[in-house]
Amino acid sequence: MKVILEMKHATKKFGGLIANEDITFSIIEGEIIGMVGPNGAGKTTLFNSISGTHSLTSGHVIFDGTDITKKKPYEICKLGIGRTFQIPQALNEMSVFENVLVASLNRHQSISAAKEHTKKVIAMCGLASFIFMNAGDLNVMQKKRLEIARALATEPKLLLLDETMAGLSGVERKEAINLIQRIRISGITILMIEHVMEVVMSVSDRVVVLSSGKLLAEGTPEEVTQNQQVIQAYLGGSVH
Ligand SMILES: Nc1ncnc2c1ncn2[C@@H]1O[C@H](COP(=O)(O)OP(=O)(O)OP(=O)(O)O)[C@@H](O)[C@H]1O
Repeated sequence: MKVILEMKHATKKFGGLIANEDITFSIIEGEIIGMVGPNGAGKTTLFNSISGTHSLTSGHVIFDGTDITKKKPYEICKLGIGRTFQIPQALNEMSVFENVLVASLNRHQSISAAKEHTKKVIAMCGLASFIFMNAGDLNVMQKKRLEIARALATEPKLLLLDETMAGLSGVERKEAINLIQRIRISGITILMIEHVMEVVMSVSDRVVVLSSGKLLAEGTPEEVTQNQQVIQAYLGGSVH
């Protein structure tokens, strides 16, 4: 078993506010890890520290054996971490194909190789029928898929998914879960922030729970749902 990501005593402060405090956990290659916690718990802040949007106040992020704590987002992307954003960040005036191609060019120097790769990623994400549509004209589900496609096009070893299920219907969620499982089968490790508990519990190998900036618990979905601290601090009652 190879550790692909290690958070070591990760602390992030914004002035007097401690958004992440002394967070330590590891992710094993091939896992799907669910990250849960109430609004403001510090989940997105942790994603931002991993992907280089900002750097930690103290502590370390080790990815695939390299200390990436102080690296820039484009360097972290090159090393193999892709991410999506809670609010899709696509270039609305460009087509689905162009959006994914831009991301693919991060990895491929030749345009023809980048185009080939773009087509594969678009097909994998179920967007083939919308390939020439402008990103701004897609519906919520398609925008979420495009967000994932743009991250996948950079050929990550680790994919960070930020609330992929938000705003999706039950049927759309099932399709999104399907896509996440296909991504894992293709060999990519996944860390996902998710508020929809049934999704977290059904797809995650392990779950990490944040509360008020701290790591409250980690374990299998069964373990965390039986953890009294989690039930009280996060859910205020039953998890089921
Ligand atoms: N750039 C920033 N400057 C100042 N405070 C910030 C910044 N980013 C986040 N925070 C604060 O840090 C805390 C953690 O926020 P964060 O967005 O990480 O939580 P979250 O768990 O992702 O919440 P949600 O589920 O609502 O997205 C919050 O109190 C937030 O207001």
